Amino acid sequence: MRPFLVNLFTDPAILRVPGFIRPWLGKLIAWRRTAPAMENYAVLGGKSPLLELTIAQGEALDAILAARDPSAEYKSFVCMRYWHPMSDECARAVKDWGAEEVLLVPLYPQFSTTTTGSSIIAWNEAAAKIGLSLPTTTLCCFHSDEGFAAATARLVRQSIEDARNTLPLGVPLRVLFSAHGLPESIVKAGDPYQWQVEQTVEAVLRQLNMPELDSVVCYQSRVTPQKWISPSTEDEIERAAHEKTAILICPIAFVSEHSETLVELDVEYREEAEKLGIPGYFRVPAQNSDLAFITALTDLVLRARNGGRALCSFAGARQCPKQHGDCPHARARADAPARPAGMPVSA
Ligand SMILES: C=CC1=C(C)c2cc3[nH]c(cc4nc(cc5[nH]c(cc1n2)c(C)c5CCC(=O)O)C(CCC(=O)O)=C4C)c(C)c3C=C
Ligand SMILES: [Fe+2]
Ligand SMILES: [Fe+2]
Repeated sequence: MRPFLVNLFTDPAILRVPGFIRPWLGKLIAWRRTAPAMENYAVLGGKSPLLELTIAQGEALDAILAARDPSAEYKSFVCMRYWHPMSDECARAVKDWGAEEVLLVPLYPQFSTTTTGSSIIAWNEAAAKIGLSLPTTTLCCFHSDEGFAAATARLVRQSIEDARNTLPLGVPLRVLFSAHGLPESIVKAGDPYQWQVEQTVEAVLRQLNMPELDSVVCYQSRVTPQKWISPSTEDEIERAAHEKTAILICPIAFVSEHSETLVELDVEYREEAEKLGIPGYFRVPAQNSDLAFITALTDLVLRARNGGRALCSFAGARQCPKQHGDCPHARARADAPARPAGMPVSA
């Protein structure tokens, strides 16, 4: 656990302090985080299911790609950011396989400098180190992709039906779209993540087409003592409990089950909600290898190979928006209505 956390907290994209302090401070924070993190993973039997679920997503993607485009040979390689298989192992496997072209597909729907941006930097460094120099396209994000939004909306709709069938008549239900949080300073420095999360929620709500639905966007998993973006999922749970409203939590920034859904949402927040007397607590499952989600991912991959209209070729710098001159996401951002006063500016 500790080497994983050291890798995480010594990443300059995560710990934004001068370079000479980072190794020391990163190790100190990792040291302090080890015990609570171990407790979380203990609930899952001592390990995260994330790698297995990601491998399964890659295999499902390969199967649909093979059926949809027999003119090319596709193979997914899984790459994790802070534990094995990491970029260097993955780049070597890609080279050994004899790939002629690379498409980097983040499994973070929304771009953040702390996640996708950091992963692209790690990939570029690893590929350069082993002399892997292939035509490479990068999918920066798919926050508003209609296929992704439709697949997510289908899961939300099913969970709403299940919740309504369980709840006594007359108990109101609110959907909490819960995204991973981020320190506010990172968003203020230009990280487009929060804006993209809001875009995802709007796209999912459009697909749901339930104008009467009560919903809110909130942010979970605060890790450091700085000010993180708000409202927090915990505060929204408390508000719902006081308003005698049942909640359905939809993880909106993860596409796989892992500790932050299976432990934080399913155990910790649930316990807190029940203590506060919430009339109902439900959760939308993550996409994992859901067929509609993998089909949406397949469409994104094929569009990338056939001209890349839905993609941007993000080169790997920290400030995503400044790199996206001709990116449809950047254009959508420019067209977005002004944010309400007082809201942090994300892009
Ligand atoms: C300052 C610290 C962190 C930031 C910022 C952060 C952003 C961020 N993370 C995810 C998704 C995941 N994070 C996961 C694990 C994890 N993340 C942090 C810290 C920050 N994340 C820590 C310390 C850990 C380790 C677990 C823990 O100590 O609680 C994981 C993997 C979980 C698993 O089951 O293995 C994911 C996935 C996003 C989407 C994000 C910001 C956009
Ligand atoms: Fe994280
Ligand atoms: Fe983009």
